Amino acid sequence: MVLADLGRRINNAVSEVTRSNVVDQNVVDTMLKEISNALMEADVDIKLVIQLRKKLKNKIDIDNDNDKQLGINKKKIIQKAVFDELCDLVNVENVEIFKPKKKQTNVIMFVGLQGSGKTTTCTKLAVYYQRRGFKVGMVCADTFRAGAFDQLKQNATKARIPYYGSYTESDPVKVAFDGVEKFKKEKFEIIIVDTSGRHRQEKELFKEMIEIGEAVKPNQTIMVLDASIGQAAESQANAFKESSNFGAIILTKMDGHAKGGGAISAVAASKTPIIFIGTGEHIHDLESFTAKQFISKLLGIGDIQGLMEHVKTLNLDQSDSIKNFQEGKFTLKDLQSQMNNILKMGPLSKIAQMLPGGIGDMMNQVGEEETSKRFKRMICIMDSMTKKELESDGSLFIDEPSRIIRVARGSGTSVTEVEAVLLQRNMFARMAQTTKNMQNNLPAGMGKNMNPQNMQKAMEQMQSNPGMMENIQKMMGNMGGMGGMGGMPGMGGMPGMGGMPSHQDMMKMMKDPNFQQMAQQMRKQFGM
Ligand SMILES: Nc1nc2c(ncn2[C@@H]2O[C@H](COP(=O)(O)OP(=O)(O)OP(=O)(O)O)[C@@H](O)[C@H]2O)c(=O)[nH]1
Repeated sequence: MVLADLGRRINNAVSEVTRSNVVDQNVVDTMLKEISNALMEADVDIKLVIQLRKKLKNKIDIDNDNDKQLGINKKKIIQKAVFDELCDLVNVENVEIFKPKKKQTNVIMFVGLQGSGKTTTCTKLAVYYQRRGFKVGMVCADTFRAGAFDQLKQNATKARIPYYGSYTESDPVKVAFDGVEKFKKEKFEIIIVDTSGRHRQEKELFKEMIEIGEAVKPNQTIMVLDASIGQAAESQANAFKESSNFGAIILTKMDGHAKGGGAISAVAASKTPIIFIGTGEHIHDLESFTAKQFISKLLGIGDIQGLMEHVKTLNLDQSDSIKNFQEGKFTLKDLQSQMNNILKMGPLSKIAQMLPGGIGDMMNQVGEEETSKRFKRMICIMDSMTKKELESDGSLFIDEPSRIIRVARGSGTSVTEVEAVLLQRNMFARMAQTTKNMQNNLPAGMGKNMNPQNMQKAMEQMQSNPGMMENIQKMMGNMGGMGGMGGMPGMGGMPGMGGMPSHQDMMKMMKDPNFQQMAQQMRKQFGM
């Protein structure tokens, strides 16, 4: 994604400042110039870039000689100023965003240009709400495009979302009304109405869109915009606003080569909040959009809030594993349930993108499909073990090696693969032991009391300390082939990602001066 380059460039520009011994006007000007160039190349509107540069310059006042001595403070102020201004760039203030309520009907109507990704996004949003416990149905009010109903039907069936549409009725207003009424009677909580794509010039279709709106009385109207239309997004948004008065925007195809900066800034200027972005063709490729989260991710600080939100919706099976892990134990069954959790989480590269420290980039080097295939084989191996074996530490196999051959045969794999599973468990167990030993030295939220809430708090505190994040990034860089996410059972645990952190890796990490510096900062941050 082009925006990843933007994030990298802005990060580098800010890092140059933090690396400089003295922060003077020259250093700041160079940074501002590089940030402005990067934004313009990502297609952000030039007026907005000039404005941002002016505001940053005012915030970062270098005149005071004393300030030059306060290097660390100054650097923090600069980092925060850049972060805040970037957030402002994509933020729309004072607009209340609709939140559907449970146990009542919420009608959401979709509008947008042809081919912008409406139908795909309707399904993504339906899945999003279904995972959050809503009863969701979809209505196809596109009687204009041949095959539109079939497409919605296909998407809905795949996602197991009830749908409504008609092959015979040609009046979209009637279909929309009937569909919404039907779902209302059946006590559906969210009814998503997909309308046909239209073009700015097509007055008739705009009239029809208004009529559909009057018939179904949506609680929220969402406009779907293709990110690749760049700065034209604003005029498109304005044209639709006159007829449908939509209250929110979903920007699609942010995964492509589109310079999303254009659409984002144009939309922000139209004072309508972007609520989600589409990041792929898969039904789970929908990410909620808030300025802070988006900029954090853009700058590689990670999106812990997004990750936590995602994890919360998955009903991961983790209670026993966490307890065991904290006690320094790790059975084969724990390994199996963690692997199942990972597969439930969706595309691994997406998850990795939400983690700080450039882990996403590292993970992208590992083949997604290959990893998932490998996990499934490992799960299959463990399915072929007896209950006693599963709940053990694997040492039973040393006493009875013929069982390895039996398990391999039973799971249709090889002896080497079964041995690899046992080895993987050993590595996890070693990490569990290390974690247990380290626990007393970790801040609340990351040690004994580790739970999603505490962990989120700890991560947020870490995020607000750019120096610490930078050390984590450096450290991850130094770790190279560590495979990054190894052993985080609370979040799914990520064994086998191109090599788990071995004991040597862990030792190497502990000795890394960046790690030591980070640990010191953490102790300070958490008052330990
Ligand atoms: N890469 C990528 N492709 C997307 C995304 N959202 C939608 N698409 C693709 O865009 C194409 C058009 O999507 P549709 O959902 O059919 O678009 P539509 O707006 O309903 O089209 P009309 O019914 O003609 O108005 C499809 O090939 C989708 O798979 C996204 O976020 N990323």
